[in-house]
Amino acid sequence: MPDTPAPPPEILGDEPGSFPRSVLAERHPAIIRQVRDAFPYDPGVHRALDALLASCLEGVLEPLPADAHDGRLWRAWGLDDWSGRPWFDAPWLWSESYFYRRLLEAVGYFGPGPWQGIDPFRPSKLAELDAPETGEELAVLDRLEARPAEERAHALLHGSLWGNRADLGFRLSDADAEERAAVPALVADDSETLWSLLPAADNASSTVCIVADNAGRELIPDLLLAAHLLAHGRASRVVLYVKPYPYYVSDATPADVVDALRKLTGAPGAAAGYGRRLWAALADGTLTVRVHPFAAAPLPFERMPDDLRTEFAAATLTLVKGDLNYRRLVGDRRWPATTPFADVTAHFPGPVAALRTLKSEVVVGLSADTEAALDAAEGRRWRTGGTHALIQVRG
Ligand SMILES: O=P(O)(O)OC[C@@]1(O)O[C@H](CO)[C@@H](O)[C@@H]1O
Repeated sequence: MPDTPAPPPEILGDEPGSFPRSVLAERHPAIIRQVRDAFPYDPGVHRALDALLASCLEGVLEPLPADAHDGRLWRAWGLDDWSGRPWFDAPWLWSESYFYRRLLEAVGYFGPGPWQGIDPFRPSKLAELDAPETGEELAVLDRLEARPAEERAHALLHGSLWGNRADLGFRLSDADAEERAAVPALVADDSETLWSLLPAADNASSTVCIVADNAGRELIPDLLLAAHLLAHGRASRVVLYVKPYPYYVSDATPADVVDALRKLTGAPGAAAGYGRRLWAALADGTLTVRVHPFAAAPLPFERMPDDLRTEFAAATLTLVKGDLNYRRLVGDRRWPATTPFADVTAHFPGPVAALRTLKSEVVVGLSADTEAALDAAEGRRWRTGGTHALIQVRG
């Protein structure tokens, strides 16, 4: 058998001056401050947040309380290996995920008590849904209705890809802008392969899984894309995977799906029609919302449990959204950017497509020319700035 080369090292949070270290040392304390101000928490919550802040800044990873409902799960995910050690020493993916678990513990999310089930990030999620920009993006759907199905599909795929970073209006009114830029915003585009994996019309049964990322202005276009796939027979069933609890500030939970649907059904024009169709699809089971504990696990998808593996294996295509899910899909490692996407996603149990704006260092599947052009134009900024995106597919 040929020797398989060892994968490159995992990204840790320990490198001075690095983006991961700044997330642990600066972003997490800022999130604690934001959460503290979001609700009239009682003194017990304030004390727990003080303790978490101290632990983040100079302390070590503490174990979960002995009676934690998910203690067994976290031990299986490696808690015993990392507890007692500095936050910066653990794989970055591991320490970030554990931070959100500890934050929810501190604000009493897991109860019992008055704060049980209260999403500490809900005020910012709702503010985003109510922002005028959200309404403006939805209004674009009225113009989109008149366009041919193929153009609509393209706009909705790109709306989902760019989430809150570029609106559907931009995709519609200036579809060629990416190609004109010195270095294209889209650094890899396998969208043709993506569409080729779905049946052309409703003469075949096809399940599309969408592993969602953020709520609000990313989840709405994800739902619009789901509605389009169902309406045009590109999928006979869509399964939307969301997080079991608030995570990475804005990640979508079931409550956020409901908020997004209510936003759509209450909007003027074509958006309300999308909302009603999605509502009906949930009622008849052609759209399903799925929550699995592994969605908030600190581990790569390569280590997904068997039940999830079986679900994705049965899907016609799984769309994996966003930066964090990309890190989990390809492995949060120092891959050379030209490593083939198909190689590092060979573990995934079925056809898979990544739709991601680039917000962390990890990237694979680029041509050497693209990497060189990006480096020459921007140094390393293109990797983390969120100004570039990719659509990568393994059929
Ligand atoms: O998954 P998303 O929402 O696209 O991005 C998540 C993110 O903001 O969080 C991490 C830093 O904390 C990075 O992976 C990435 O920049």
